[in-house]
Amino acid sequence: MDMALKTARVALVGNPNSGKTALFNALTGAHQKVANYAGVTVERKEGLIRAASGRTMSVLDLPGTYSLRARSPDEEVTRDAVLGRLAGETPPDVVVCVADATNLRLILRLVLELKAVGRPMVLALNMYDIAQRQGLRIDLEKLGAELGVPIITTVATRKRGIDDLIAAVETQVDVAAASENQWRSPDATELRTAAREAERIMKACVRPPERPDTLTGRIDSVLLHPLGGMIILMIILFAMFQAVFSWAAPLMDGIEGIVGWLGAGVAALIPDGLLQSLIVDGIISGVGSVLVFLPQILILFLFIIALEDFGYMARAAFLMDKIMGGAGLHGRAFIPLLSSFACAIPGIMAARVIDSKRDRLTTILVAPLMTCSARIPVYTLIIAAFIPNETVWGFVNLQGLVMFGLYAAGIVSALLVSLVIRKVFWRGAVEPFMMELPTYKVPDFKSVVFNLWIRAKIFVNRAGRIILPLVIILWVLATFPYPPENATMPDIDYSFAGMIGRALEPIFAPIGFNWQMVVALIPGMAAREVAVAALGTTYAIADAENATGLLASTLSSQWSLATALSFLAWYIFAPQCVATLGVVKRETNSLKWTWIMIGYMFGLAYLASFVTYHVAVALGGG
Ligand SMILES: Nc1nc2c(ncn2[C@@H]2O[C@H](COP(=O)(O)OP(=O)(O)OP(=O)(O)O)[C@@H](O)[C@H]2O)c(=O)[nH]1
Ligand SMILES: [Mg+2]
Repeated sequence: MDMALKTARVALVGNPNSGKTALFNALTGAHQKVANYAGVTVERKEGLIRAASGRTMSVLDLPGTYSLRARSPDEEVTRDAVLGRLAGETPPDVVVCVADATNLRLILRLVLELKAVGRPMVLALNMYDIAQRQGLRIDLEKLGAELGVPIITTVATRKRGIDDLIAAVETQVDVAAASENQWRSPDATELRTAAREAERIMKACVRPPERPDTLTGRIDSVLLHPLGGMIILMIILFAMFQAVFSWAAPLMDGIEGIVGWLGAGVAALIPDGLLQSLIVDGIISGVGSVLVFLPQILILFLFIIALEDFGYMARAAFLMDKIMGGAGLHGRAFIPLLSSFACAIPGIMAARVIDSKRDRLTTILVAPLMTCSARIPVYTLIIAAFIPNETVWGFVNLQGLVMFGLYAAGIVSALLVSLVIRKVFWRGAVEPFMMELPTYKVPDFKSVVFNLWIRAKIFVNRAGRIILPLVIILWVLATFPYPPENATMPDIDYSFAGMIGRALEPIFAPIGFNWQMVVALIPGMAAREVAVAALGTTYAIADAENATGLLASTLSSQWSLATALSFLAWYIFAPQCVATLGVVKRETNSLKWTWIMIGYMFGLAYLASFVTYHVAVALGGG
């Protein structure tokens, strides 16, 4: 190995959705998110590779852009990285311009702009498999000569052309005479000249496809139909929630069985006493009660990941644009809001694709209203306990229907809140929708399975890192101090947890919460699903005979229907996630807006629970 070779810094730059991240993953073995719509990457990510020559390269994945004239925060990241304006960073040694080979027109303008920056460059013609399938003819030699850069064809998802690309980058590293940066924001005349030049090169080097992609057009004529498309969108969402309930049941029973078996086994091994109580009632029952929901989360993500890969999500955004625009949301808010179904944190970060400050802030403020996956355990637990598992209207699973309703409630309230934000804080027209519709692709089986695996790991990791410690703390609070000799109530009533719960109970009594729920909500502030584990712990300890028994059946005997519905309503709105609040603070750079969000969400949670509870009681659900 030659230690004299200096580490080369390589930046991947290109239009959105051209496969930069797929290429980054292929090069470095990383697992950054790849999906078939624009605006997936919003941050710079760095990875290291070792070339065959022994040289180390640091590769930079960047957000997609059409021009260095950055408009939104994610595009600014790319501009600054390319120009070496980021603090403590020099410009990259080599710029790899990643092109969607089937869509060269726009990338040519970017290539011309990048050339003015003066860094050595390689053009990667990615998605070359699709270009070949379409019979698109690109004169590579001529194109290379016109642009004056080496060209490599790649298929990032199949790891094809990767070694050639690395080799080509290496030949450029030592092109010492990287010329001075001559880039500055172009004016209108220069833009027109560049566009004409790109058009000329396009004509000279690319012959249109023999088999143009008519499939995308044909599918779009159905899926984007103003009425038909909307109906199909509803059917897809509806089927998704039906599947979440009907497919998950056997898997959940399996996990529940394992948890019960484990608890009984451990209880038999360890003598009665504190240690047994900690492990069985505290840890196994608490963590197990959350892990049971893994199948549902994975089924939901199976749908989302497959639809993303297929290219449907951008169409859904297109369909929703009228409705979102009517509510004062920017068209590009769709993807951030969609990401928030997994977790509000990536969703809030994805709002960086929105260039207008106000539109971005509105999106950030409503993103936590979308139903994140941490709510699924809570929703499912309450639904399983209180909503009968029946079929209504002949084919609709009632539990799935309620789940659909809860998701819809999240979406509708996000729309209403953004409407209010528009009316109260700022007025003005919403920008028109401008999102490229990607071509449809058959979802890649391996990548779908892999993405599911990542989701499963995140969920189980949370159970270990966040839920386990909180459950142990809660067990301590619920166990000590011991009850007095002549105790008449369950032990937990005399514990610290009991005292805290009772002290706070008056605040929550008007919305129908008992003190056990209040206790569960406290660790639930850190992460929503911990409330399920906490309920498991408080009720397991309160009811020793039924230690590892089914939490759902315990709840259905302890809570009224009105209380259960009120709890669901609370969970639609309450801002119970410390990590999200931290990200809001960071992304808005404003404590004021973070507090406004906390305030409005708690306010709505209390109001919604109050109304739900009293209406349900009035209707006989008390
Ligand atoms: N058929 C085929 N699909 C590809 C190839 N490279 C990427 N894709 C797919 O193209 C889509 C976009 O890939 P990404 O890597 O997310 O694109 P990106 O350039 O990082 O996009 P942004 O981060 O939004 O700018 C995904 O669905 C990939 O699976 C390729 O060479 N061939
Ligand atoms: Mg990307």
